[in-house]
Order: sequence, then C-alpha cells, then structure tokens
Amino acid sequence: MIPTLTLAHGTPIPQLGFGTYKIDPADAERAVSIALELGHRHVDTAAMYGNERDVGRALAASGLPRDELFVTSKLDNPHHAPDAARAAFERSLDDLGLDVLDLYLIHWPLAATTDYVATWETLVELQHSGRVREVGVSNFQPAHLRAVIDATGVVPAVNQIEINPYLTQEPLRALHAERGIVTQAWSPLARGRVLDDPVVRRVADACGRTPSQVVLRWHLQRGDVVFPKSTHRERIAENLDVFGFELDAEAMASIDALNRDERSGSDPDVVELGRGR
Ligand SMILES: NC(=O)C1=CN([C@@H]2O[C@H](COP(=O)(O)OP(=O)(O)OC[C@H]3O[C@@H](n4cnc5c(N)ncnc54)[C@H](OP(=O)(O)O)[C@@H]3O)[C@@H](O)[C@H]2O)C=CC1
Ligand SMILES: O=C(O)C(=O)[C@@H](O)[C@H](O)C(=O)CO
Repeated sequence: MIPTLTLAHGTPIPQLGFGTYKIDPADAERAVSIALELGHRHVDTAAMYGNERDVGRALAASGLPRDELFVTSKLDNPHHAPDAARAAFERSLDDLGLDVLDLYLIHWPLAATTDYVATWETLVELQHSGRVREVGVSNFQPAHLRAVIDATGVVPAVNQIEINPYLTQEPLRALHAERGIVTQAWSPLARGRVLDDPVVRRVADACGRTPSQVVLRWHLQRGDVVFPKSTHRERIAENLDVFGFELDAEAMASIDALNRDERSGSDPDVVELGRGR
C-alpha cells in the first residue's frame, strides 16, 4: 500500500514512515506498536530521542518479518569522533534489538566543532562492515554535502532536512536531485503549525480531506520521504490514509506558494555540540 523509493545501494525505503521525536520513552512502545498495526513499516528514530529501546520492543512485539521493516537511527551529537561513533552505532543496534540497521545518519553536521568528514568516513566503514544497509546524513547544507562527497567519493543515500509548506527547501532539493540523494522531509507538518493555514484548509475542504492529509500528499507528490509523528491512534490512521487521492497542479502550486523560508526546528548553521537541541 505504501510506495517505496530505492536508496543508493538498492535498498527500498517506504516513502511514508512514522516519526518518533518527542515520543516519551514510556509511551513509545505503544505508539510504534499502533503505527505498525495500522500499516507502517518504516520507523525513524535516533539515539537523541532516548526511545530506541522502546521502539525496539515494539518492532519485536509486532512479529513482523525483519525484511518487511525499515528502521533508521542517527548518530547523536556528542559522538562524532570515529571510535565514539562506532560505539554509538553498536549501542543503537543493541537498544533497537537489531543485527543490521537499514539506515544510519549523521544527525547534525556540527561543522564548526567537529570533523564531520571523518565522521562520514566512519559511517562508510560501518556500511562496508555489513551492519547497516545504507548510510546518509541529516541537516547537511550544500557545503557539507560537497565536502563529504569530494573527500570520499561516496554520496550519502539521503539527506534528512526540515521541509514543510513554510520551508520548501528548493535549492537543497535540487542539489539532492543532481547528486542522486533521496530527500527526507522532517517535521513535515511543521510540528502542526501548517494545519491551520487558510490555504491548506481551503485545499483540504476542496478535496474532502484533512489538512494533515493534503500536506502529506503534497510531500509525497514532490517525491520526498516523510515520517509524521503522532501519539494518537486516529491521527496515525489519518496520516496513513493518503494514497486514495491526488492533488492537482493548482493545489500543489498553491501549497508551494506558502514558502517563507521559515524554520520550525533548529537551524543546521546554529546547532553545535551542547546547543540547539
Ligand atoms: N533529523 C532531524 O534533525 C529531525 C528529524 N525529525 C524526524 O521527523 C519526524 C516528524 O517531525 P516532528 O518534529 O515530529 O513534527 P511533525 O511535523 O510530524 O508534527 C508532529 C506534530 O503534529 C501533530 N500531529 C500529527 N498528525 C496530526 C494530525 N493528523 N492532526 C493534527 N495534529 C497532528 C502531533 O501531535 P500528536 O502527537 O499530539 O498527535 C505533533 O504535535 C520526527 O518525529 C523525527 O522522527 C524531526 C525533527 C528533526
Ligand atoms: O528531532 C530531531 O531529530 C532533532 O534533532 C530536533 O531535536 C531538533 O534539534 C530540533 O529542531 C529541536 O527544535
């Protein structure tokens, strides 16, 4: 039911997944279990979220075959140094209860304080070890992408960046398309802020859908990977029910036009060790 895109090394990734930032560890097993029960097969987590063990428990309890699941985690900011990164990766695998991860990302470039190229080389080594199918980055700006590609010749499978109707990120998406990098859109609903937008509401009313559904549909039709977060069963179901309709060119253009280059979350040029989280 959920379409897939293909990553750099041939791994299929469901285009719609389930986000887990800000899901309290005490609630994460329940929320992820609901997501899997309702049809999600792709879960986005991170060591930073503190809920990998609980996500892992939900994956195990689901009884779903491992090859039907796609799990992403991310290297947390304090662990960029190569040895620390290897240890952090093993901790994430262990906490998630997995032998092999599908996708592992550098969470933030921390360009002013870390050698993110060395960190990237470590992720590439991890991929060669066979413990992770695909490696990528998150919150990388064009200069950071060019630096890791120039140094290693290895193109990140994805760049996970904030994208929503208020921050459409066209220049970065164009660079991704040029380099064969899959774009992942974090905070696809701008953490709920776009759902009251009058234009979004008008499009939703016109197609008999909810604001969240039209915004997610907009992302999917642009070709990006999205993983909205919700802890409510009815919203998780609503956010999954986005494959039975299409936005026409006029509706797409009216949502594109909402761009105001406005972030809902942290700015990659500002986040550094110990700040911006
Ligand atoms: N790589 C990175 O640096 C980052 C990655 N991410 C990833 O992206 C995921 C999604 O981003 P996130 O920041 O969580 O924000 P989202 O844009 O997914 O918005 C989540 C918010 O919207 C609400 N919501 C969700 N669905 C609906 C709905 N149908 N109707 C009304 N409200 C709704 C949720 O409330 P409720 O839960 O109460 O339903 C929550 O408050 C994260 O969970 C994480 O996995 C996020 C930020 C940074
Ligand atoms: O959710 C994530 O993956 C994050 O990195 C966020 O915590 C991010 O730092 C943010 O935008 C906080 O407002």
